[in-house]
Parts: sequence; structure tokens; C-alpha cells
Amino acid sequence: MNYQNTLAFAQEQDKQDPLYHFRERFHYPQVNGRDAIYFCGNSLGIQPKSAQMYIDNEMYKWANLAVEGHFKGKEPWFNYHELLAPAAARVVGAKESEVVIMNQLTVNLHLMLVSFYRPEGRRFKIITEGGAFPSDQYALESQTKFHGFNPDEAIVELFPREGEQTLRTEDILASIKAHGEELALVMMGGINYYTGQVFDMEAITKAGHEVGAVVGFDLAHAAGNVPLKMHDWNVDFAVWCTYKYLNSGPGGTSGVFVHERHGNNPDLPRFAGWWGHDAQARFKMKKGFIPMQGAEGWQLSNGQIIPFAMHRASLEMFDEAGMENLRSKSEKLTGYLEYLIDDVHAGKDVMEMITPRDPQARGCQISILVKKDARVLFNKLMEAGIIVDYREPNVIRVAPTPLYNSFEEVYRFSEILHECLQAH
Ligand SMILES: Cc1ncc(COP(=O)(O)O)c(C=O)c1O
Ligand SMILES: Nc1ccccc1C(=O)C[C@H](N)C(=O)O
Repeated sequence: MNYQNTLAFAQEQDKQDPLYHFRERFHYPQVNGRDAIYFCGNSLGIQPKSAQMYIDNEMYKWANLAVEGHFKGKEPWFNYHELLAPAAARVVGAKESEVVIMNQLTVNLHLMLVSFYRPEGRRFKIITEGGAFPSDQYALESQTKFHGFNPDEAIVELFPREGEQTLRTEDILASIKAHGEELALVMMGGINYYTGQVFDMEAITKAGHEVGAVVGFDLAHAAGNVPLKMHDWNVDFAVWCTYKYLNSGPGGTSGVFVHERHGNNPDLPRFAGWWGHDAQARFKMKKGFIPMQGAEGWQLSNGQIIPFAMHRASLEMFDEAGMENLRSKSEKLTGYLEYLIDDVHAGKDVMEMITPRDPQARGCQISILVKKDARVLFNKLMEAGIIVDYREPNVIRVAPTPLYNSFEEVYRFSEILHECLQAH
């Protein structure tokens, strides 16, 4: 695409954008009495206006039906999670029965590791990306200890080559092959939270399976950001949160994918709870766990209806917009951001983009490594009404999302960045 560094160009792109109208369906945080330019959907998505109505419906049911709300009225709570699975499955590219919405991300990661990290004899190692989000690191570390291993021996972290910022697919695949029979699990982010790099999940899954390992992904930064094909790529399991690109509220609920070849295997070890028990027999209150078919069989507790209601409000918009349409806009929008950053930074040596330049290897996040006083630059952007985030030690993450951000906002951001760089 031939981008231009002018307001008129940005406004023209907005005019042609078929998704532009979604903007008015969100609340924008205020800075200095004005709508902020919100580029932080990689951490917490903004509030869909419809979320309030979905919550109110459930509050009304609670007030008027109380315990009867589990079974009576429209959309009883007993099955409420089923209302989420179809749209969630479309977001991650799965069959409906392969997806369940429940708990929170790190909890779900542990539940999946209980079933899918099954070290045996020499096969006990886990390959993961170095610098994964800390919660994922802690989960893997504690799981290896739980099985009696030293995490330093059991966990293999992959780092970029000297002088490079992101991992090469060929290096990931070579490492999987090299660890061969020692490898129990490959567990990585679908997109790394820090660099914004999208991993080649299909190739990684294939390579993992070739050496007899199980392969799972944390899609926290991928779900609702890039199109995914969990089923077709043959991934064994995946987990994600819903509060980032999926705009489902702080501490919102989480999703789990279990490939159907595992979901219907009652012998797979799991930590069980009554909500994963055969729904027909759940209230018979009998001894002896009989798992539900599919991902639902991993549920532990009765559903968190208010977070589910928030998630529903958001999923409805994702269904309406469609992941392919979102991706198509996203590539242009992020490409425009990249172009403008390069333009305003030309001739300077203040920053370096650490996100891949290849559009296929990134979603909507661009991570900028700031070579000096990164915090100062971050604070200036925030004061000027741009909400981005800062990650230690020196990275500013900027994420224009295709659902609620515009080309004009990207242009305004670059104007402010330009001003900040003059003095930096
Ligand atoms: C990759 C990744 N893993 C884990 C988490 C933690 O999620 P939660 O606090 O919902 O368990 C996050 C975000 O906070 C994340 O981005
Ligand atoms: N859940 C949060 C609660 C408080 C502060 C940040 C978060 C994040 O989600 C951070 C995000 N995972 C990140 O990529 O940095």
C-alpha cells in the first residue's frame, strides 16, 4: 500500500473503512477532557457500550429469580457458557465442542498442563520462548517442580540469535527436532507479549508432533488479534484471556481449546470438578466423575455469569465484524503506524522497532525499544492523551486495534510522537 504522511490520507482511509462504524459502540477513556487515543488493547481492551445491558440482564435475573435463574427464564445460567462457545470457536478456529469459556488464563494454563504435560522416562522437557509472559514462566516452572524435576533442566527457553530481536522459525523447528525423544511438550505464546511476534503455530505443531511431543499455545495476545486455526493446525490445546483484544473486562473470563481427539478421551488425566461432570447426571450428586464430552469436561466450577455476560457483548461484535475483515484492516492500520514511525524517526537514532517488519509475523502491536529515557518518552505520550504501555526495561508497546481504532488516530499519534522526538 502507498501510505502518505498527511491527515487527508488518513481521513480518506477511514472513509473507506467498512469497520469504521464499530468505533461508536465503545466507551473511550478521557484524558484532559477529551477521548484518549487508546492503543492499549494488548493489555486491556476498552468497554463495549453493550456490556452494560448484558450485565443488567443478569442482575435483573438475579434480583427477580435468584436461585431459579440457574434453570428458569431466558438463557438460564446452567447453560450460559454454551452461549459463548460458537463465537469463541470462530475467533480461535475451532469446533464448538473444542472450546469452553471458564476461569482465568493462568488457572486454565495449569489445568491444561495437568492433562498435557505428562513427562515419562527420558521425555520430560518443555520447549518455550525465552522471555514469555512471567505468569506462563511461573506456571511451567511450578509444573516441572510438581513432577519432581529441576526447571533449569526441564525447561528449554529459546532466544533470538545474537543481534536479532525475534526468533526465527527455522531455529524453533531445529530445536524441537534436536530435543526429539526428550521433548514432552512445546508450550509457547501464539504471539509474544513483548515483541509482538506471531509464531508459526502450524509449523511448530507439526514439528512437535513429529518428535512425539504435545503442543499447546497461550493465545492471550493472539485471540481477537490474528485469525487462528487451532483445529486445522492440529494444536493439542490452547488457552487465552478475553480482556485484551476481546474487550471483555478487567479480570475477565478465559478460553480453553482442547482438540477433539483429546476432548473425547475420558482416560486423559485431569483435575475434575462438578461442572465438568456429565450435565445430565450433575445434579444426581453421585460419586464417580464422568467427564462431559469435549472441552466442557474440563470445567470445574459453575459459570461466572457476570464476566460471561461481558464476554458475550464483545463476541457479538467479533461475529458481526468477522476475523478476516478485522485482519485485513489490521494489516493496513499497523502498516500505516510502521510507515509513520519510520517517517518521523528518519535521520534519528532514538528508537528501534523490535516487532517483525513482515506483516505475517505480527498482529496489531508494534513494540518500540527506546534507546534512552524510555520512561520520559512514554510519560510525554500519555500526557498528550495517547494511551500506550511501557514494559521494563525500555519498550513502549503501541497497538492500534482494527475494531475501534482509526487511521486518523494513528496519524495523530505520529504527530505527537514527532513533537516528543524533537526534544528527546
Ligand atoms: C501471555 C500471558 N499469559 C498470562 C497472563 C496472565 O493472565 P491472568 O492474569 O488472566 O492469569 C497474561 C496477561 O496478563 C498474558 O499476556
Ligand atoms: N491483566 C493485567 C492486569 C494488570 C496489568 C496488566 C495486565 C495485563 O494483562 C498485562 C498484559 N498481559 C501484558 O501483555 O503485559
